[in-house]
Amino acid sequence: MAGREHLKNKKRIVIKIGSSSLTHQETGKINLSKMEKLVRILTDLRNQGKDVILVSSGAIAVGKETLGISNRPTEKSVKQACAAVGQTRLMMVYQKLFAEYNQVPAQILMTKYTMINDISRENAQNTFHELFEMGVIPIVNENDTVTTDEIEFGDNDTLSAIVTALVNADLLILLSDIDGLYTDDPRQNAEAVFIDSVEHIDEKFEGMAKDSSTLVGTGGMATKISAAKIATASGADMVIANGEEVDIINSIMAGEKKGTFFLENKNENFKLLDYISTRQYPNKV
Ligand SMILES: Nc1ncnc2c1ncn2[C@@H]1O[C@H](COP(=O)(O)OP(=O)(O)O)[C@@H](O)[C@H]1O
Ligand SMILES: N[C@@H](CCC(=O)OP(=O)(O)O)C(=O)O
Repeated sequence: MAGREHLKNKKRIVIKIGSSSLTHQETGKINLSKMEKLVRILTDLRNQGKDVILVSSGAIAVGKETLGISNRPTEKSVKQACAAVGQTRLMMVYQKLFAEYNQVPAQILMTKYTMINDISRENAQNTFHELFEMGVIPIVNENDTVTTDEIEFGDNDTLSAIVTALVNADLLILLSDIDGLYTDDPRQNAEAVFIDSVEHIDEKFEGMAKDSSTLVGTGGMATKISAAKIATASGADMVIANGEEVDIINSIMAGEKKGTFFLENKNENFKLLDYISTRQYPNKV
């Protein structure tokens, strides 16, 4: 398989950071120094002339901690209330950190409706393109407070891949709390072996990817593989890497062998709607 030298030339990059990477494992509180480094690296990519989108999870995790809720909430209304509190807190921190580098961020909250509805999807796409022209870094999350079981993406891995396809990005980086894809969940199976790169996603790889076994993560590796299918079919390369040290973004962009690399596999007939489950809305499509 081809090396990763070509990653140096990527022009439009979507970077997703998970809740587990944005919060301290022991306390659940925001990891400020990590966010600070992340913001500096994203601004520097922008300074190199690249278009950058950050898909940031963490609203529920940060809101839960702010409200003093110690267990992982299961009730939807509690999760949505946590998201409402956490999203604004997250954005306050991002805003402050980006301001230090004179970089303007923007917030884009999306739901499946945004994607299913032709006008909303086009509006979102136009907004992204306008923001790129303006040199702004959009920060995306699911609009958790208005989603329902039927219309939620539920995980930001899928959302980030959909955004990658929507804006024709050429690289998606998923930062997680693990080095990449293993043959099994290494937290459950000590024999699991690291996979360096994937040229073609098939059932073998899908079978390896299990759910999350951490307290704050959603979706685990399973949703990251679904994301890889969407991103690579849309024509983007994808890397799953450990967000413990966010400098890893620079290493990936320099073409170094970090994380698991998924080679783009452009489907000339790619249609975004084919990748968004609309089964719950027989009247809407
Ligand atoms: N095959 C696998 N390889 C690596 N990690 C796996 C695998 N299957 C399940 N996982 C789990 O997925 C987790 C990462 O997903 P998740 O907890 O949702 O994090 P994030 O918040 O970064 O999205 C890992 O910590 C690991 O426990
Ligand atoms: N939209 C939710 C995050 C959902 C999600 O995918 O979480 P994660 O597995 O931490 O990336 C939030 O902001 O809390």
